[in-house]
Parts: sequence; C-alpha cells; structure tokens
Amino acid sequence: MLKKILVLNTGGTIAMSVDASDDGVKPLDDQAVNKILPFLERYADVTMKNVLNLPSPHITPAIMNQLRQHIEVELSLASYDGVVITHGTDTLEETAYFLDLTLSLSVPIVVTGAMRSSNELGADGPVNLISSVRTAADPDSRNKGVLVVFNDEIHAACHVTKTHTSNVATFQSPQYGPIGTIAKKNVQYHHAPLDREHYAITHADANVPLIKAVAGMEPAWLQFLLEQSIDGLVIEAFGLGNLPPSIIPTLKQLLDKGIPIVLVSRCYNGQVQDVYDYEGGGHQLKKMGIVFSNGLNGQKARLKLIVALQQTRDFAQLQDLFEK
Ligand SMILES: NC(=O)C[C@H](N)C(=O)O
Repeated sequence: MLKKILVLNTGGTIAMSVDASDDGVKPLDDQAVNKILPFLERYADVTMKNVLNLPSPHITPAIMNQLRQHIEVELSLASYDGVVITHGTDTLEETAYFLDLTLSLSVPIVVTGAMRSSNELGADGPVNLISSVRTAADPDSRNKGVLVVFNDEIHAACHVTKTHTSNVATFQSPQYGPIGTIAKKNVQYHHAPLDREHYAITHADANVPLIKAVAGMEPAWLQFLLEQSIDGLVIEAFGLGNLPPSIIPTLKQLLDKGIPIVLVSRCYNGQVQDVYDYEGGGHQLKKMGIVFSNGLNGQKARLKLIVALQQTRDFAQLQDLFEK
C-alpha cells in the first residue's frame, strides 16, 4: 500500500516562474508546485497544501514557529507517514534546522526546494520533490530528525548549508557529507545523524543579531547594539575563535548587561576553541564568559540561541547546550 505523505508548500523558486515580459523570476502562478502532484502519485498517496507563498528571504523565526505549529496540528488531525515541506533555498537551512530543534516527531520531515524556477529548462523542482516524497515514505527515514533532500542527496538539517548561488548541487554538509543518497530504485542511508536535541518552545521572538568579524573592525559598529534591546548576540569570529581587540570593550559591556554572546567561526569547517591567549584570542573570550558553539554556522547558532533562551539565560547553562 502507498504511504501517506503530506506536502506543505511555503514558496521559493520551486513555486516561481520566469516572467517573459521582463525576465524576472517571481511567484506568477500560485499552482506551480501543485502541477507536480500527478508525478508524485506513483510514489505515495500525497495530500498537498499551500500554506504560504513567500520568497524565503521573507521568512522569519516567527513564521518558522507558525510552520512548526502547523505541522503539529496537521499530524494531530490525520495520520501521515511523512511530511515534505517545499521552501525557498535562501533560508531553507534555517527553517530546516529550526524545525529540527523544535519538533519532536518520529515521522520523517523532509525540506526541499529548487534552484531553477518552474518554467526554466532543466527545472530541478519536480525531481527534488519526487526524491523528497520517496525519502519521506521510506521507513529508514524515521527518527532521523529533519532532513534536507536536494539533487539526489539526503542531508541532516543540522549540518547542511547552501554553498552555491545558482548550482543545483548547492546544498552540502561541509564537515560530514550527505547521510544518504536517492538511488534510482531506493533510498540508501550511509550513516546516522548524531544525537538529536529538542527544545519545547511556544514562541520564537527573541531579538538576536548575528555579526561577522572582519579585519580592522571599528568599535563604533557595535556601539549601536548597546542601545538596542537585544536578547543575545552571535558573532562569526576568525579561525579558531578570535576577535579584533578593538571590539572587546563593547563585548564586555554587553556581557555585563547580562546579554549572552555565542561565538562561531567564519570558517565553514571545524569549531571554535579557546586556544589563543592574546588580546581578543579565544582563550580570553572564553574567560570573559562568551559561549563557544560546536561547529554550527552563524545563522544556525542564532536560531539555536533564540530557542535556547526560552530555557535559560545563564551563560554556563547556555555553554552546556552549545557543546551538544
Ligand atoms: N532558489 C530559491 O528558492 C531562492 C529564492 N530567492 C528563495 O529563497 O526564495
């Protein structure tokens, strides 16, 4: 018997078309993804619902949280073997990771999209959606957390990132590689994702900016943060986790105000560590109370801080959570 799969559409290029009049890519046809439905019927008993039609740069953590609630409601009203979410690729890794942190479900949840719009030659939306439905229908996909399926590969939401502006192979997991492959006739897993985390949340409205360290950073660039009411801050530091000395006094002021600061690296491989003991070096940052993250990129560490702040604001407890 065919597995029951729920497909929730949220927008993105998979739902867009090239407008011949001006060559712009836009959401011209709100049925663009629904037109793929007949091709899915061979693989599963699919129910498709259009939840949103947003380009993914318009997605916010509050919308991700609404999507989480939407999925929970849908799964409480009817029984499905898996859920597929279509989404724009620009912030796809963020929504996928947010759902991974906040949903506690054993059914497969797969996020996918397209790099080429629906009426472009070689559009990748239909095949990505077929692969996602096949993945969601596969019993081996259960209990693996949220998965991102793109270009015949299955990635864990916690590791995947968009690596190319236009290539259909844009989604990669730089440190770990894909956890599975979509073969012609079956779905093959190569290894299991690491331990999963779960945060039971009600809202996602913490104000957490993300800033990137650059050579010769001016302290004035960060001064405005002291005047804002922020709940936390994430910094993409250099290399192993080092910052320019010029911004350290401002960071100390933020910490003194009780604002947690999470450090990640600008490098997309490896993780920050408290090694260097010069001014602004990681050794000193850790002693100041800055929380070191565990290899997440900046945009994902920000979402983790947004949800973790509902559990604790204590720097030491946050450090424990970010070591996981
Ligand atoms: N390929 C895409 O989906 C990119 C688009 N700008 C979006 O994220 O909505």
